[in-house]
Amino acid sequence: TMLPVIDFESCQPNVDVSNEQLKETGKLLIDALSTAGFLYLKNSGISRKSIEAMRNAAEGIFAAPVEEKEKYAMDPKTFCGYVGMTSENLDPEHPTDYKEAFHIASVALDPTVGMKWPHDLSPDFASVSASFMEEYKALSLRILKAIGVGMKLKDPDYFTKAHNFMHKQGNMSGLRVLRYPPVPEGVKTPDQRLGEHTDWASISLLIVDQVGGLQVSIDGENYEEVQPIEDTVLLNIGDTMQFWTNGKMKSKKHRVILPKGREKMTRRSMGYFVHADNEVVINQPLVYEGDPDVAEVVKNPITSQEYVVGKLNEAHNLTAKAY
Ligand SMILES: O=C(O)CCC(=O)C(=O)O
Ligand SMILES: [Fe+2]
Repeated sequence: TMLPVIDFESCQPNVDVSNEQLKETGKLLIDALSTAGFLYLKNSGISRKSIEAMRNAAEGIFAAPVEEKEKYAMDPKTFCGYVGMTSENLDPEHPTDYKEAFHIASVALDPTVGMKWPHDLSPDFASVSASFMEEYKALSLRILKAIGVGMKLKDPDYFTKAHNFMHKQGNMSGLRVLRYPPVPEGVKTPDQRLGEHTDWASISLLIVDQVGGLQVSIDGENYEEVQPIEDTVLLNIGDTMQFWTNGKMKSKKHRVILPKGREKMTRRSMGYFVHADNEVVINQPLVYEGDPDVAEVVKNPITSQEYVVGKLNEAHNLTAKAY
């Protein structure tokens, strides 16, 4: 099965869009995200030029010697920084995900917090990522608006309002650039470059290169290859949107495998993860047109921050255990 391709041209962040248009595109998104859970967005408005600039800026970091990169190791309080492959990763008995990453969370762009940017490794990384993330943020808010309108929420801006603090303290949205290097001679090949998981976000936007290896499980059992399509952005929903929609929209498991015969190819991807503001209750049922005004009171509210930090810590500990 081929994932749906949806044209976002009429809803691009820099154009005025009518409510009718938002509703029409929103319905297409909702339909795809309720079935496949993943789709290709074309004419997203994110240019090839800014993607290349971001890739090049990230490459400056990845190309540096490991001890230089480790100076920017992920700060466990802000979750910003370099996530490396340690030598223990090479243990043939315990092959872990063979990849490295650099995380830029929202706080990095908040002048009151900020982060330790790797200016010496990649001089324009900070400025390029800041503008790249602004583009992603604008696109994300349009997607959330279209979904809100398409779903006939009583307040069509419910989702956008729930993401009011993006790129500020109080929100955990962020960009993660990933590099999956070739597997060196003599190293027992891990069969997964990135282990099976669902995303935790409300929505995720992913840009992959032409190497391939991303797989999604639509039926929860079998995995299907997600073929890269040039000039598209992959859109999927995460657990937060699944919670909100009470399972109508599906947060699908996915993973990255090492494509056979392509072990010597470096794979690059970039994911932008859109999280609701820290204090937003993600298991709060949505209120639709025609529903009573009073929202249901949830017994065990889960906030976005609680959920995401829990997952991040879990992932961190699991990795630590594997070492
Ligand atoms: O690298 C990819 O294509 C997938 C990345 C991913 O699923 C993630 O970072 O959550
Ligand atoms: Fe993912």
